[in-house]
Amino acid sequence: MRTSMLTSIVRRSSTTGASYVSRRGFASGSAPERKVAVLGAAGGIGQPLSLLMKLNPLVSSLSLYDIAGTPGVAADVSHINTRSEVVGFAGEEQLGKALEGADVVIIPAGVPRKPGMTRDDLFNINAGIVKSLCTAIAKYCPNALVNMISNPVNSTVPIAAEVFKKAGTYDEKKLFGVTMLDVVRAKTFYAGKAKVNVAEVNLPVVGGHAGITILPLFSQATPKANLSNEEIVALTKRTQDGGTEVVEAKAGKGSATLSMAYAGAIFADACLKGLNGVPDVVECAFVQSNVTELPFFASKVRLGKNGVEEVLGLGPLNDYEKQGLEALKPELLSSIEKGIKFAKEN
Ligand SMILES: NC(=O)C1=CN([C@@H]2O[C@H](COP(=O)(O)OP(=O)(O)OC[C@H]3O[C@@H](n4cnc5c(N)ncnc54)[C@H](O)[C@@H]3O)[C@@H](O)[C@H]2O)C=CC1
Ligand SMILES: O=C([O-])CC(=O)C(=O)O
Repeated sequence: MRTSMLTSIVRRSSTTGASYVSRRGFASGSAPERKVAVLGAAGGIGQPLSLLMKLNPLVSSLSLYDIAGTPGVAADVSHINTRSEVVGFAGEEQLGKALEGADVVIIPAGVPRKPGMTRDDLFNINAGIVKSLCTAIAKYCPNALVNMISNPVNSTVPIAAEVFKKAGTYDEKKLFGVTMLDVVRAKTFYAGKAKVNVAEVNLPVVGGHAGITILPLFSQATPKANLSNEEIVALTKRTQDGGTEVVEAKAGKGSATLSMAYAGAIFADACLKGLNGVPDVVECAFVQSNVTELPFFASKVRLGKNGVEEVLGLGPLNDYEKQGLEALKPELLSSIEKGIKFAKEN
């Protein structure tokens, strides 16, 4: 039951399209011990993400940390009869224990947007939160893979990199900005327009994670469909504005939480599979990159035993996508530089 539940989740979404069970590389029950820590676990994303990680049989230890509220979330989730042991940690004095021995740390800590705000408007509060959490990661679990969800991702990932550099623990293979929700949205919107089975849809989304920096490559989407230029432009815009669509619909009660939890769980599962040696695990993520002249960029990434095994190129772009790529670079670079400057000065 638990395996079939997760199998259906993962099978529908994996970039490589293969099923969870057949690609694990080991029989059920013999997966290695893996500790996953969720920082911000009592929040809108944190709670459903903790639930989904509890359903993942690759996790043996689930550590739920927040500044408050985690004992309740942990007690609740811990009653689910799946493999992992769940422990809740509340308050900064417990952060070290929450992180010790973690293989993967997922960070959905920080404030979400309200209508009328950009992701960059979150910078002033979230930059400090991310900086302090990453300082603790450098101290207590310097080898963990870090999945950064907190916005603005285009700046929080460079902040994390600088914090790790200062601490002497930076490994570019282990730091990921989670852009999976952009891929999830692009797949859903494309399937609806192209009238194809959403479970079979595959396409990369590259660039960054804010407005025009989100660049879905519909020319590479499979199954192929004969969509007009106008339809592709509309799909691109809807993908770029997907977060705002949810912020407006929630009308002041926050941003995407459930779809983000799903996307975060899929990405963390891909990281765990990579760590466990499953071959050909490929997902999009915002990572240190040579794909363009920008120091960080989201593209397809092959995950392996050390995190990023290979940052894959963009593949062929059509003229519309080439224009989108050039147009996003100044904004993305300035968000990256803002993050680096903050981390250097604070
Ligand atoms: N990467 C992506 O695609 C997406 C990113 N996000 C971002 O995720 C973040 C969280 O969103 P929500 O869960 O909706 O917000 P929320 O406000 O519901 O939850 C955030 C949680 O973080 C906790 N927190 C605050 N400071 C903390 C600290 N120093 N240490 C640990 N926990 C701390 C809060 O107590 C709260 O429980 C936001 O920045 C949001 O913009 C949201 C959706 C998609
Ligand atoms: O839009 C937001 O503020 C949250 C987010 O990053 C998304 O839903 O893509």
